Amino acid sequence: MRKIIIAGNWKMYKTQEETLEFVQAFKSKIEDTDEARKVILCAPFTALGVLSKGLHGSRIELGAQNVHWADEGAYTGEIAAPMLAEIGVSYVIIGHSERRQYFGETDETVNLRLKAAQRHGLTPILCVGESKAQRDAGETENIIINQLKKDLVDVDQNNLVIAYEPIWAIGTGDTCEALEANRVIGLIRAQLTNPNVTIQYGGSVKPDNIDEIMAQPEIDGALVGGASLDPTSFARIVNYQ
Ligand SMILES: O=C(CO)COP(=O)(O)O
Repeated sequence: MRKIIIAGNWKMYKTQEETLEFVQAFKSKIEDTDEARKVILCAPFTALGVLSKGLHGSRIELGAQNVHWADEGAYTGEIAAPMLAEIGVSYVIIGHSERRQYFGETDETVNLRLKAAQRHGLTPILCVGESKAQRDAGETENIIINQLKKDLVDVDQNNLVIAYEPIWAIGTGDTCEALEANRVIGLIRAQLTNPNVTIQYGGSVKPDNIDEIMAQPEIDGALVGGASLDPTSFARIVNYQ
């Protein structure tokens, strides 16, 4: 059975104080939602501690936005998987296009990070997706198949979430048509050995398009950036029809 997972990626937003304000408002808004829908908040490292305490007793789970591949070591500025596991983090985004674009993340380092997360019981959310130029050149399928091939070497598909995030749809308001997202996600599923991997769509997901996105048979959830920062808007997304 594929799980439904709605995750917020807060990127580099929210201080601890803003995090607590969000949690107070958000928790009550999703009380009546079907518990089979998993809800995750992927916060900046500095907010994870207060978020962990604030979420105690709720069904909202904690996620990080990156993890290093070594268990410890001389890697200034990095965070290791045991450190995340210790404070109650269960999910971690890996290979987000912003990491690939601005911080030199490659398929090789993405692969190492995926395996490190799994070694410590974290569930990685692997992001894949094509740029506008690649899409216009008819390269979408090739790019995604190639990313998956490299990223998933020796990765356990029983503890994995994938997010299809077309780069041109991130933060632009230019959502991928639901039918097209469904088609690409079907293509991603066809590359996997485990048919039950949860595959999310991400890229300008909003309260007014979530219903159509979640109505698609291949799409098992959403990875939400901007619209996850506001408790009312993220609750509407979690409560999709
Ligand atoms: O990058 C994203 C989630 O990881 C998507 O961001 P937006 O929802 O702001 O487009």
